[in-house]
Amino acid sequence: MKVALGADHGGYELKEAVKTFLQEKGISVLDLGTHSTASVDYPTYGFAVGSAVTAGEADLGIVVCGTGLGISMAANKVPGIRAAVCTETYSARMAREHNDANVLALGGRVTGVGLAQDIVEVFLRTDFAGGRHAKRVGMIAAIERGEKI
Ligand SMILES: O=C(CO)[C@H](O)[C@H](O)COP(=O)(O)O
Repeated sequence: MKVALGADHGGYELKEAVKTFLQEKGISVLDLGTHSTASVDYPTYGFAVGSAVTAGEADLGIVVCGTGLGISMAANKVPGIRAAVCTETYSARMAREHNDANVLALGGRVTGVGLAQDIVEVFLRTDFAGGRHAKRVGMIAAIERGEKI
């Protein structure tokens, strides 16, 4: 599995911690920046991670800004991306199981490293359940295509 990572300055430190956590587990990472705490604009990194996932350069993405909110909004503007902000593990599991989320968003100013590691672990090990949820995810895709549902 390969995971694309992206963060702004508010998420840089947590992104680095997540990167180390994944690498220690033998998971490949594609680090799309930022690479310091210097101020940058979170849409750049949400777009980069979303684009890498939809291009097949990574299986899943993890984005981090101060809250996880802005960078998730940016990632969600990439067609095919379903980014979910998670601050606890239940939502991380449901994001994969019910929503087939392909990007996890974390808040570097919200969630500590230990909890973030648990959230990441649950997100990565949970599969999409399909079934009734597949129809609903398909409806999201239809909205994205400009169709009426
Ligand atoms: O959380 C964020 C977006 O949702 C950003 O990290 C945050 O807005 C950056 O703020 P500042 O420029 O004041 O460091």
